Amino acid sequence: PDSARARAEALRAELLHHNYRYYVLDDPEIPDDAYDRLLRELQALEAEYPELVGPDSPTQRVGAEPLAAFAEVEHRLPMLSLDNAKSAEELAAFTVRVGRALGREAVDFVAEPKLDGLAINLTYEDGVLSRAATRGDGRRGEDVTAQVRTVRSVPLRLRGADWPRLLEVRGEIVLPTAGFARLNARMRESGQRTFANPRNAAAGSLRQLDPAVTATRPLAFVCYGFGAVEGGPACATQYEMLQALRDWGLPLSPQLERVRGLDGCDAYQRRIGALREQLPYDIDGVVFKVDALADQQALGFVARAPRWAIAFKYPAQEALTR
Ligand SMILES: Cc1c[n+]2nc(N)[nH]c2nc1OC(C)C
Repeated sequence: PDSARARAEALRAELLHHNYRYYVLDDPEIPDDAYDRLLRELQALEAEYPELVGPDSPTQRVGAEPLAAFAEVEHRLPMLSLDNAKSAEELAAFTVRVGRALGREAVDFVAEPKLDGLAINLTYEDGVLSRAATRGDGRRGEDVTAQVRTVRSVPLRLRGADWPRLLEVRGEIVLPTAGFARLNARMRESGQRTFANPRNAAAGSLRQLDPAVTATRPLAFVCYGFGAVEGGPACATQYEMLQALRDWGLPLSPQLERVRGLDGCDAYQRRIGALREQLPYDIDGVVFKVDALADQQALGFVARAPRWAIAFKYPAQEALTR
């Protein structure tokens, strides 16, 4: 029945838009009960015409039956790790090393907070989320697609139209501090072991074989980069690529900035260091990446850590403040 198909497609597009407004922009256009009414209408249509159900249907966020174990999958491009700088001097040495290798004075960097969560790799094929995997050893990780589909800030389908036919998105799954406190209270009430910190809670919530359990955890996703890309617009810089990811509906860090040279990096790490306690989730540092993609290629990486990026780490937070 074409009218049912058309209505289902219209509902899917509308629900995808409102999900984006609420969970990615934190700026809903309609009240929750209006969203629920649309979702229930789609659920009824899909129940009557099961052939209308697609992988990008918002009714399928908590869909899969629990598997007996996690499958292992290979990332199309390895997920690199990050070298650390633990002092202003080491950060200076990084920017000097990069400037010297590129034969340039002031190099532009993309700067953003380093979230203390679980790194994951999302694969979008023809704009639809087809797979999600943990970082694992960088080459192979665990298939957590069913679990990641329950995270509302991960779009099941990309927005806009000029996205690549194949796109790997890398980012961090976190459990925001407020949600972490609520979760531990719930665990205590039900006599279960509490989590030591939000990072363990995020990992424990994702590596749940039953996606229905993951769906009860208030996880969030913030993306920070990309892996394999086939097709789509040509980007010359990391910043342009991140803006494209934002246009396609992926959540980026609100503190994402472009900074210039050592002074720019140092001012940024001080600013975020002063903000750290106010951020809605734990961070363990800030990350600086050379902005020009050609420069990233020229610098390459050593072992698995790029020469073109550094994580500036803060001292561990007082464990007792939690
Ligand atoms: C491992 C990693 C972790 N993080 N976290 C952020 N924010 N960016 C970022 N980039 C990473 O790696 C790229 C430099 C490849």
